Amino acid sequence: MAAVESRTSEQHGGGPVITVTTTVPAAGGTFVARHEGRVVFVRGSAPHETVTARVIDDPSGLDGARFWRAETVDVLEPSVDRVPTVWPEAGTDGVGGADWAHIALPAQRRIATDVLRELLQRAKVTSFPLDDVQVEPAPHDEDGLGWRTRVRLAVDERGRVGMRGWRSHEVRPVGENPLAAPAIRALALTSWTPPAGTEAIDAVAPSADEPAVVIIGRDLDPGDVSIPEGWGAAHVAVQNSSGLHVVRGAETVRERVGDQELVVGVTGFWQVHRDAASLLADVVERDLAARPGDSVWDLYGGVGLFAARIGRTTGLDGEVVSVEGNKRAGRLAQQNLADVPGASARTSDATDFVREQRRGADRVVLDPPRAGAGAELIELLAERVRERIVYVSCEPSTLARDLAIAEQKGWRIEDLRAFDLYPHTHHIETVVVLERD
Ligand SMILES: C[S@@+](CC[C@H](N)C(=O)[O-])C[C@H]1O[C@@H](n2cnc3c(N)ncnc32)[C@H](O)[C@@H]1O
Repeated sequence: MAAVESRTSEQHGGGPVITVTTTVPAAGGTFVARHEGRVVFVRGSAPHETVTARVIDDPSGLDGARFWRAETVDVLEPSVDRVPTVWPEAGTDGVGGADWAHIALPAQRRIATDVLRELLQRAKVTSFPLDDVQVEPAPHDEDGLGWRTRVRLAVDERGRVGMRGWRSHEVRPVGENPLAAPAIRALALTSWTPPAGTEAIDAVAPSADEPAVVIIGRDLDPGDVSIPEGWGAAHVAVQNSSGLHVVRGAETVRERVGDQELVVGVTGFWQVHRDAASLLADVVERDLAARPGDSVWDLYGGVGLFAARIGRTTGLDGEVVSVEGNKRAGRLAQQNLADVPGASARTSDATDFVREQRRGADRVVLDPPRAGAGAELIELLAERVRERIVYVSCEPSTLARDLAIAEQKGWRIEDLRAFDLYPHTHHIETVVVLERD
């Protein structure tokens, strides 16, 4: 038996333990195996290895189920891609989003490439050669460590700080997260004792100023927080049932992207990998290829990352509208775009906004959450965009679905690049350029 540390969450204790041999990867970071004629999706495994795995589905429904889901318990014959995990304390289920930490980094990218190709093929996306699909590392990312600029920690009822197990309420002591940015690790949050009533802690390592810590708990009193010396000049806030309360510093941090600086909320969305914002802004700027005078929509715009960059090209004669559903992010987008010629920010649902815009736009960038854009928005864009659509996606399955719809509506894929912006996890980021066929 291979000496691989394994742990099964208490939550999943009920299912049978089976011995299976995995084959190819499946969406969601699992690997396909067969047991007594049934497909089993095995988490915590790797391609072509024999493992014992605990079935995690409701035991009462197993007989009639088409497939089972299972979690690796022990590795009997390891995959050639298996390496000692970069985060042993996280266990085999990759607590806190490190579900591929036991797979060699180049193999992670090869496997993610296979999954992306498979998803595009299954969705019947035909306008881009699958052989040209390749997941690339982020520039300068040698080991896939220290990249995470946003980390959420869980706190149990006894005040111990850790991370939640996968699909579990159990809080595990995990040590400092090796994927987290050095500024987050330096806060040593997993050995800190938070005030009573803390439910979670968010840590943020912005590129341009001090880190931030947000202490979350419905009934927390901001007056109860004493800030450890080791946190230096970190921003500190409390999020309780009445909202966000600054204890020290500010409720926003500054992020540097190339030669621009943007203001981002300590609790709002920002690209997680330390290099993602710059990389994606560069790729989107080039791929969108906007010209002076163009009208551009930046849908799901967050605090205006892409609009801030594109506005420099389109200039005063052009128009860039950043459209964001979250009010707080929409307000920050307004602030970030105040000095960008021709740029403005709207707080609106992306689909509602496009439905109202009968004049259309020359070019559009969209960067939806994992659920993707969906049929209605893609169909509206297919009608109303004159030149180019750049689709930035963090979820390949919904991207493939949306690309197939765009192809049916007369658009084709001009370029597709995929980036490993979440090393040691199965997640990837994809940027697709669409043009009229
Ligand atoms: C993946 S983030 C991208 C943000 C931005 N492009 C960036 O890179 O910083 C998705 C954003 O879409 C926003 N969002 C989610 N659903 C939305 C909707 N239906 N309409 C508009 N924005 C939405 C979220 O609040 C979030 O800011």
